[in-house]
Amino acid sequence: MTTLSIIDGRVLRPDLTVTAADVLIDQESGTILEIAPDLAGEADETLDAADSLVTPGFVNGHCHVAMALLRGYADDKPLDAWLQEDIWPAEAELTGDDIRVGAELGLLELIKSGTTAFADMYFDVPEIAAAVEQSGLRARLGHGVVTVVKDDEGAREDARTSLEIAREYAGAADGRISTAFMPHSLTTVGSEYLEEFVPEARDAGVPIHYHANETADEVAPIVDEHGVRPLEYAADRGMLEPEDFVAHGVHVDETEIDLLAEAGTGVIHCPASNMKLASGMAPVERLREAGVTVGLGTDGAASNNDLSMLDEARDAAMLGKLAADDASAVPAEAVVDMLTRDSAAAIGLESGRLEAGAPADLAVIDLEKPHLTPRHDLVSHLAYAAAAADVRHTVCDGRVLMRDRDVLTLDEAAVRERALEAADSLVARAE
Ligand SMILES: CSC[C@H]1O[C@@H](n2cnc3c(O)ncnc32)[C@H](O)[C@@H]1O
Ligand SMILES: [Zn+2]
Repeated sequence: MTTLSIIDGRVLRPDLTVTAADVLIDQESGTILEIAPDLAGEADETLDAADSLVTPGFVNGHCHVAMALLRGYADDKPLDAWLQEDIWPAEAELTGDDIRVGAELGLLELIKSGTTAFADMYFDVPEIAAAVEQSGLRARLGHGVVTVVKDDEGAREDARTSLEIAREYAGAADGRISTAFMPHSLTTVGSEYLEEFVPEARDAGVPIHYHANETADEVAPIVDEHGVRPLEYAADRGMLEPEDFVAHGVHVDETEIDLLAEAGTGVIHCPASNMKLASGMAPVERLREAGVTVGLGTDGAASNNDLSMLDEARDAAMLGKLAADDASAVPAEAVVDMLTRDSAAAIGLESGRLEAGAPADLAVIDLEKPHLTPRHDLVSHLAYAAAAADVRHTVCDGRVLMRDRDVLTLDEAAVRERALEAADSLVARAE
């Protein structure tokens, strides 16, 4: 057994207390062996966490990581215009190499901001899976299905690809990759395809992930055409099971909140994307009160425009208060749970908690910063004050991915250079 010890830090426990302790990790199984003082002497490798907070790695519950290549390409439009006028035409020009380098760029940003696991919907999943394997991160990946712009043959092929990818990549990268069947949304995939392919996803034993109730414009057509709210429509098609998770859930009514709570389906709240596209304010406090598991996601870098989960946490707290018209809504403790174990639970992962037996996925935050001084409450600092640049080390599955801000699994300078070239060439082709 080879072991790693994170030494001399302050460790954030699952009950959100903070204790001075070392974290001893079995690198072969990728799990935490023990959290206690003075474990340095027992380890093969150590990572210094003096004056630092050792926190569970952040879990990004909804992302399109390769869209890092489209960061800043199209801003200041609402969802539908943004997708139709700018993003989808540019995505039509993406090559496999573009998606690989876009994914590597996004993964670098995830590692540098303390994220250790994420869920991702995109095209060319084999390229994304290869980048994830190299990065050392954990991910639930899926091919996003859109049928509305395709003929019947193309639509079926797209849905079949999503199922095949979900079957083929489950357990890849030494078990760090899991998968899902991912219809893009309830309005961009025809009901006949949901009815045909959702049962196949169930037979394959993979969860289902989709955008739902993101904008008011997305709710109205389902109510008009089917006479029910979108999540009732989804439940009628077997798409609201405990292992499933939806992105956004902004425009959900009380009936839908109850449906989500009864079903045990998770919601991934994406506050920055919802604010930037002016999609609306999700009723996060209501969802949590009703017992829905609410995780956090960045969405893609083209609608955010970064992939920092610490930014997302702060946005979730601020927007949650505004939405509830209540300063006590979505408090720091709730946000830290959403950032870590609730996101993990929503996307079906065991990570998000630091305790013996848990996956060794963690981030070490440097507290020696003016904006993290004084230290009345470290949970408050995580929710409101800490930033991506404060992350010193990132560890996933027991492996050090970043040490003292140096990413060890990807060549940061080379990825940035390739990404700059690929992005320029993509934009030239798209215009
Ligand atoms: C079919 S792969 C995923 C697809 O989703 C697009 N996308 C990115 N952000 C959003 C969003 O907020 N709502 C809906 N769709 C989004 C992305 O550009 C890909 O085309
Ligand atoms: Zn999305």
